[in-house]
Amino acid sequence: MSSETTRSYRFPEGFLWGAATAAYQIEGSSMADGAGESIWDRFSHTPGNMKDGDTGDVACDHYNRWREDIELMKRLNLQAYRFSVSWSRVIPEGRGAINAKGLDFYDRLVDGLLEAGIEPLATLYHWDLPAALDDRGGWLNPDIADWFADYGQVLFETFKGRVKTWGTINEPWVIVDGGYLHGALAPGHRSAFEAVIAGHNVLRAHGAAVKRFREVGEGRIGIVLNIEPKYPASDKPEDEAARKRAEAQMNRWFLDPLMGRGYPEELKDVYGEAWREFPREDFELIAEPTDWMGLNWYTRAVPENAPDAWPVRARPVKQVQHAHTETGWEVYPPAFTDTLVWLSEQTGGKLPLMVTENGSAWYDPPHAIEGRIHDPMRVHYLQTHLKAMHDAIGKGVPLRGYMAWSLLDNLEWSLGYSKRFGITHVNFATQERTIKDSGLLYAEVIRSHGEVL
Ligand SMILES: OC[C@H]1NNC[C@@H](O)[C@@H]1O
Ligand SMILES: [Ca+2]
Repeated sequence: MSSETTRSYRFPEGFLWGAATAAYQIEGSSMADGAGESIWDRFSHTPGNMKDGDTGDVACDHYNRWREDIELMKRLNLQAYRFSVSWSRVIPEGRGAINAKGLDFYDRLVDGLLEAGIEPLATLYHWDLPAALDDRGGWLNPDIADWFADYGQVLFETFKGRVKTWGTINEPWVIVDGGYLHGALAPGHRSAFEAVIAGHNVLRAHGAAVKRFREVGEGRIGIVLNIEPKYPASDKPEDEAARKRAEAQMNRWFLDPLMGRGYPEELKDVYGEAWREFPREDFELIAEPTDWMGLNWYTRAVPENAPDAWPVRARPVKQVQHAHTETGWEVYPPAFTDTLVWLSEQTGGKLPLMVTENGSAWYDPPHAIEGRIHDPMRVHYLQTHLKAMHDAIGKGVPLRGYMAWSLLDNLEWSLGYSKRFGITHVNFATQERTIKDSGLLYAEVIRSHGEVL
């Protein structure tokens, strides 16, 4: 009998189990009740941007079905629910007048969650910038730090005493690399000069919101980062240099300044003439101390030197020895353990961490068969990654919870509805929800505190 088979995967008392979503990916009704246009309304309605011409106009119709979705969360035994607030629903122009009906949606949602005994974890910004702010430069305009803090203040005051855990910004790297460097995401720009400025303003806006939270808020505030660990492709010096550039550009660009270390040196090499220095006081604002940090984790990369791969000059080597998900991501659970250990070291070993997203996209049937959706690959991904997370806790990582991505199949941004990440299946023709086998397993994991693993 190997120790493996007898080991318990019981999680610590108080470990918080939940699931995550984001406004534009699930809500639909994106212009209803006085809501303003967001950059994703514009981007998704621009021909050529979205797979199959999909948009978030309807999505999972969560704006109308939120009560049934809370019932779904109860059937999944969820203790928490991570969602994002649509800035342009609450403040249609992004600054100034508040749209009471937009705020009311989140008010009812939060009260419904609390009545269900489910802890709300709210993200201020999950990519859907008010279009009116983009018209003023959006993340390229330094004023956005104040616009964002003002928006945060509306939420901190409205939900004081009800929402206790806040995330400022979801995945700064994706916002900037996707929206300003490579252009695959809204607002679809492709400029290293813009990416450097947008990245800095995203960080400044985070800091401004944390400062404002200290003045008017109550509870805990943090940021949510995507980290994809970069493993060596070989022991050749040029591959190690490429690995370090890739690690700096994705995993350190935002983490290091947040932790008071300033930008990693490698970014000057990556961005060349597009790189610039910034005022010292910005870095004090950016490093405003936070109460927790979220990690969104999916996969690892094994980058090799690639002089033609602009601007990082690194390209991932396909790891053909392991399975890959529908989004082309290698399934490699040990890297999840490694990243959790690395992140706790990078944040001083004491800052409470939470896995704010983890999951996998696989081909699922378009509708249930005999009331079931069998998703063995997602079951396997979930089992192996929860065990990897348990290993990290065993190594002393101060990990407080896990939010499965995602509660529902939803709009996977420019990939449309073609990529299904849900532990609950959505039949987009009927909006019928069916808990998948992975969701049934997750409910058992939560009930048994992990013992079922
Ligand atoms: O790609 C899967 C997820 N990754 N993090 C941000 C979410 O909005 C994505 O759907
Ligand atoms: Ca909208």
